[in-house]
Amino acid sequence: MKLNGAISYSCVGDSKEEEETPASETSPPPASIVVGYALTSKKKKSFLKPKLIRLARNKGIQFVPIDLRRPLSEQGPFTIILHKLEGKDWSQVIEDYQRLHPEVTVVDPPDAIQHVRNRQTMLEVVADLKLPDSYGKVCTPRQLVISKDPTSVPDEVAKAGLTVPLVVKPLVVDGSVKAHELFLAYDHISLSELEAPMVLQEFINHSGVLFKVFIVGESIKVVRRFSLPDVTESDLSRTSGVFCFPRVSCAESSADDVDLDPAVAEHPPRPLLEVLARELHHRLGLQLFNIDMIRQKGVKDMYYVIDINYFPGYGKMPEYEHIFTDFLLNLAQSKFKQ
Ligand SMILES: Nc1ncnc2c1ncn2[C@@H]1O[C@H](COP(=O)(O)OP(=O)(O)OP(=O)(O)O)[C@@H](O)[C@H]1O
Ligand SMILES: O=P(O)(O)O[C@H]1[C@H](OP(=O)(O)O)[C@@H](OP(=O)(O)O)[C@@H](O)[C@@H](O)[C@@H]1OP(=O)(O)O
Ligand SMILES: [Mg+2]
Ligand SMILES: [Mg+2]
Repeated sequence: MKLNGAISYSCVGDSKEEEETPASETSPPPASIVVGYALTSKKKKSFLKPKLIRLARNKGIQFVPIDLRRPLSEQGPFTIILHKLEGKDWSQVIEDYQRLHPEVTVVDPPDAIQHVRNRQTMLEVVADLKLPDSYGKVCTPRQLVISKDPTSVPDEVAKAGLTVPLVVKPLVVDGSVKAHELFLAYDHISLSELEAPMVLQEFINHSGVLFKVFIVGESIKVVRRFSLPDVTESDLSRTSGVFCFPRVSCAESSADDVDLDPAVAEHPPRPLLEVLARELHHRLGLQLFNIDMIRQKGVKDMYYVIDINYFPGYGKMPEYEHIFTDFLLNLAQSKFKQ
């Protein structure tokens, strides 16, 4: 591929050697793509792994940390900026910078990211989609937002006709541990114990398996994770109250290499994922996100999107190094063409 008419690189997949040859034995091309990044130290550790850095370097991409204590405009020059940080201040910094430097590709725009930091707005986009259902139907669980006064919750839930069990999720996803503190509620009354603002979402039986659909621009990768087990009628009749549950579908819960019933293990159909990812990519205005999807038990080809995460844990996505470096090259190339 050619950039600035000066450097030519091989394509991803041409050779495995590009990542396996020690850097000292090759002379990588001078970096022509400078990627400034503003990430938490946790994200930096899980994403900017040595293999990614090495592969990027061999393709002329250099990652440079953004110094948050210095004005952004005094740093760089950058070709691309990658970021995932919390707070209005940071969003403002990025927006101001983008206005001043339209030549830099900021991945992704803060207002688009904001959309998926709220569990109501993130799923509204999915609910509004009118996808052809030739490969299955995609919808979202019925849910109710409780903004304040949890004492009125039992009434509101009854009025809305939501059925138990309900998954209770904090409304705002702000990167904190608390934003991932979820509960399963077996009755309406106990809901008044919980802290608003929150989302009450109908629990969908899905045979305990969840699909994480990772999106990087136009690329899609799916992994399988374990999830909450189904809730039976007899569980419902025997249980009451609300129960906090841990992060069930984290990376350690991979179900990729597990012997499962093929009907449960089978990934959602590729054409369905392609159209869903494409639509969300455009409607959300995001390039980097993942979708948590489940297949309803006992209903043929019925899929639910239950969560969308911005700049998720790509470090756990197979071949992410190749996919991500290709993505960056494409971004830089299309900017150059413009
Ligand atoms: N409506 C639902 N029906 C069935 N199971 C659900 C539902 N919502 C959530 N779950 C289960 O709870 C888990 C966590 O829910 P969710 O993905 O919304 O939380 P999160 O904290 O945003 O997770 P993440 O770490 O992916 O950001 C899911 O992986 C799934 O196992
Ligand atoms: O590292 P981060 O803080 O971005 O954590 C994100 C985490 O990635 P990690 O695996 O690198 O922890 C993601 O996991 P996967 O869905 O990809 O498995 C997901 O849980 C996001 O919701 C988290 O972002 P948050 O919602 O808290 O902003
Ligand atoms: Mg999730
Ligand atoms: Mg989430």
